Amino acid sequence: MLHIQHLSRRFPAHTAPILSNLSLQLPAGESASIQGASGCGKSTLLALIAGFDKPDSGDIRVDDTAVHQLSTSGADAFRANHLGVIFQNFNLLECFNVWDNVAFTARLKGNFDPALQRQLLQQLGIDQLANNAVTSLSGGEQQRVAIARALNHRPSLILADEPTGNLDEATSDNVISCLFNECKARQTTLVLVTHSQEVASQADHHYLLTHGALSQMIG
Ligand SMILES: Nc1ncnc2c1ncn2[C@@H]1O[C@H](COP(=O)(O)OP(=O)(O)OP(=O)(O)O)[C@@H](O)[C@H]1O
Repeated sequence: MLHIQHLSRRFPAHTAPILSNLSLQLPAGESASIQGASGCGKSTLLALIAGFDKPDSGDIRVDDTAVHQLSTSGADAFRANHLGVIFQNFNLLECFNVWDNVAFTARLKGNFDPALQRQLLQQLGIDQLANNAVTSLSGGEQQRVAIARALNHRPSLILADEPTGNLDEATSDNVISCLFNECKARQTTLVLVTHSQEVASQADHHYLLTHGALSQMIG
């Protein structure tokens, strides 16, 4: 469950706040897509939900956690336990191969399931790469490793920022189906930022971010 109320964030270089009195309620297991013009604040919103940044005012709650009140170490622990993050810089661990990168958070959490991981790698079309170094992968392959890692530890919330940005159309369709289906099957809440109307329309709820606030789009 994600519950955001009256969220505001201003940066010194901007006269108007990037996010202004923004609210969003998303029940557990449901998905929301967020679209909006470049620079309107979509990644800023995800960074606040993930606890990487602090709002000037407002509340962000994920299940029972008040994310806006967490300390730096509290935010680290929150992300490891509750959050799957698929951001534009994939943050893969270069010293590990694909298999160990995908397993990393699940092993830390103690819910590593090799059969589930094998299935995820197959669904995402990267099972042949399991033993490869992540530094040898293309951008699209690295993106799929980041998606597999986010799903693999069964978080309650996944935040995805342009998760198909590096993928061709056929691979993108496959990866997006996998992401939506896996989230639905496990009651994982999903917030997905995308410029693609086709990807956005697959979410349960579609929002447009303009002038710092979200408006719901129909259809
Ligand atoms: N930490 C920061 N310090 C100062 N300004 C920032 C910071 N983070 C974001 N901004 C500014 O806030 C605005 C919104 O940025 P953000 O990355 O959230 O946009 P976006 O909607 O995700 O854009 P895009 O679709 O191009 O990725 C930009 O003008 C950006 O420069």
